[in-house]
Amino acid sequence: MPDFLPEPEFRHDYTPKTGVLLINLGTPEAPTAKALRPYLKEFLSDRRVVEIPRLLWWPILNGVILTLRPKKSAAKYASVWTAEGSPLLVHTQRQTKLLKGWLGEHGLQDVVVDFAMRYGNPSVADTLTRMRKQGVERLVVVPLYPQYAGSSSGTALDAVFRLLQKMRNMPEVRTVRHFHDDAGYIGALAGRIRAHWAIHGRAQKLVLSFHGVPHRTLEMGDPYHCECLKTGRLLAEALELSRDDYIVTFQSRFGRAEWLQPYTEPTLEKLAKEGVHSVDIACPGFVADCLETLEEIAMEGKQAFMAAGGRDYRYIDCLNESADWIAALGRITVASLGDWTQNTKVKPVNRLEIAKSVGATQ
Ligand SMILES: C=CC1=C(C)c2cc3[nH]c(cc4nc(cc5[nH]c(cc1n2)c(C)c5CCC(=O)O)C(CCC(=O)O)=C4C)c(C)c3C=C
Ligand SMILES: [Fe+2]
Ligand SMILES: [Fe+2]
Repeated sequence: MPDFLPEPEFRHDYTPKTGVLLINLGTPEAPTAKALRPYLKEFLSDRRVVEIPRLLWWPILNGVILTLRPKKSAAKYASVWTAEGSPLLVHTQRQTKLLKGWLGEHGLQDVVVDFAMRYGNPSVADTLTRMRKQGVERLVVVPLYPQYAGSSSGTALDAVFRLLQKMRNMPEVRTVRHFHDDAGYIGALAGRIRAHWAIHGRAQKLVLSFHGVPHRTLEMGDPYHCECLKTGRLLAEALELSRDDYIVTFQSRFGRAEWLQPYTEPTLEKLAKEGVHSVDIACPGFVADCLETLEEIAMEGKQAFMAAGGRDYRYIDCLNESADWIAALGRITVASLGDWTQNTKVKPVNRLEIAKSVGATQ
């Protein structure tokens, strides 16, 4: 077998293109245990996600987790699944289309925009191969995670680099590491929350719930915790909140090890018990609604808060297709495109022709 992938047919007469590749986490093909199993297997076999020695982890994953979790998780997915499919996939498809439109409106109609999922489909390999066939030779990769974590953005970039290692003719690549403090992103979040307040009024407390990661990763140098807190602070400043008006929490704990604290659900229960009767809750770390926001926060979180004596629990949608967010994503992308925006239409120099015309030998 050759060491490298076959290259698209080389032509002298085409204009190399610039591409933008959005990457999100991925989702099962269907809300069934059968579809959950391969998705969870791929996800939880990723060494960036579970940092336990393989010899210990393999029997736990294949023996316990992949026997019990697919059924349990499938029921949760079924509760949020839409006629068009998984919310995460649907929102990511729409965001891709809207970003393409936004770039087109800003003079960048030649830029190829596509998306991939880190786990499941469409895979990074499939999308990137298609983009190369379309002539993409300069690539901006945007993991759709505002805060960098090795277990989200890091592994998304791994998937791109893994494919590049197999390419004979590598494209030029730029990556967006994070955008947790980007003014457009913070402004879009603040606008979302203000619009919610304008309709529903303001609750006693604003809870900002981020996906958790193992606490150990913070000690080992992952910047995620710090970036979540900074997003929270900047958002609070934009909303002119005092320190008591909001709280940052962490959700989706997986396994028994300690994860980043305070945990979302116990915090909601504590707040209710302390007499906080109403909360607004948003998930700024997710740019698209998904299982973790729609089921864990909007449904399970509400149940926990109400059962502990809370009265009014209001979930605020993720940025999804909001115009301010698409504009922010557009600007983040353009910043990374940099000087590539200036010559997307310029024909490549045909080195072979030049060499012949000056009589150089090959
Ligand atoms: C926002 C960034 C995310 C980080 C960081 C992250 C870390 C992380 N996740 C798990 C385990 C699971 N996460 C699951 C779902 C899920 N996770 C994210 C995002 C981050 N994860 C999203 C957007 C989703 C939803 C996907 C969807 O289809 O809607 C799941 C699967 C569902 C389930 O069975 O609970 C698992 C498992 C770990 C272990 C981890 C960091 C170490
Ligand atoms: Fe996760
Ligand atoms: Fe969850």
